[in-house]
Amino acid sequence: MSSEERGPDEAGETEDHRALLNVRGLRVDYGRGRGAVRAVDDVSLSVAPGETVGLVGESGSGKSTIGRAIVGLTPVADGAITFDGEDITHARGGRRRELSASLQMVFQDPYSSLNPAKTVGATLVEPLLARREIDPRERPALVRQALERVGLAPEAAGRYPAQFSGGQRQRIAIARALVASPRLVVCDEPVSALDLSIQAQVMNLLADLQAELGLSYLFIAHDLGVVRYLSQRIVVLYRGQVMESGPASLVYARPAHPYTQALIAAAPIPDPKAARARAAAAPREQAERNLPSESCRFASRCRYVIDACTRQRPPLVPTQSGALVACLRHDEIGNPAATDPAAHSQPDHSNAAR
Ligand SMILES: Nc1ncnc2c1ncn2[C@@H]1O[C@H](COP(=O)(O)OP(=O)(O)OP(=O)(O)O)[C@@H](O)[C@H]1O
Repeated sequence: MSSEERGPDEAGETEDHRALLNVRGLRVDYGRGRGAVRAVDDVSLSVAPGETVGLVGESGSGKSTIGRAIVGLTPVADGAITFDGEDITHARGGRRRELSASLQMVFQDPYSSLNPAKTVGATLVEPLLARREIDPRERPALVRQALERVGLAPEAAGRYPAQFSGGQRQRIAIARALVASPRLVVCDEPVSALDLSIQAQVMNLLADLQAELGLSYLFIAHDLGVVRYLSQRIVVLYRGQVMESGPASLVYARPAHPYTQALIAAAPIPDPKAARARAAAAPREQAERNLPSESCRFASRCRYVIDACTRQRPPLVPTQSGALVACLRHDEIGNPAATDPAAHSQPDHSNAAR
């Protein structure tokens, strides 16, 4: 039984005791006082062994912050992160280093994520240092094996990142993530900085490695199209909050939240009428910033907005079809045809939302 089937708690999703990763009520702030930004606000999600969960949302919605909090690169203000039954929310020092063998992240930009002063071999050895049970004499063979797994020659170990193309560098970053046999990899838009022609190759590589090694992925992307085929479940994020989550096929075929519908409409659609509808749905960030904090964050961009949306934060509730959605009107909205992008244009409701 999936966490969606069991019904949500107040944070939107019940803790799944079989999950490898459980994130509950996560809050992350940047800065302090009046200038503080709450980048992640009460987010819950889980990833089961061998599962891929897609985390989607537009730029600034908090996706990378969630990924960085999970691998310990960003401090957590509130909530809990459990990995393989252990609370790792505030793990630091030696324990965090040990965890880094099992819990890895692949970053968006392979140009900045690899140390240019280190050989590829030296970079790949680093995660192995966290696995104290591995004999140091075995390390060169494990580095060679990781390089071969990602389609690179073992001789790459003696070269520097600058001697490789962008696609090859991302393969090196993936090899670094895999060399110490992790159980979960946070993939933060791992193909979006690459040429289109290379993107499919790297996506296929990630899928093959998952099947071969039984990995779990939290796969971060801007749009649903990228994660649709790779993910079993999808979590849709908007301005630090979960708007919808559920099985990937369901979220894509029957999006219950107006924001998910808009995201699907924004995916590349080879139809000139759809492109015009998209242009009409330009974001109104300024209006959103004026909303009271206890409101639906999407209210100022929503074509279905009512007064109540501006007075309370909609709780995540189960839909009839088995997803979770944070929308007061999801029952009425039902399923505006995901195939009719013109239905997703968003007229100006910025006044109504204030
Ligand atoms: N180091 C930081 N200091 C201050 N604010 C930050 C910092 N990093 C991110 N933010 C803010 O936190 C919010 C979430 O950012 P985050 O990078 O997690 O979003 P994202 O969904 O991953 O965006 P993108 O797709 O562009 O990477 C944004 O408002 C961003 O400006």
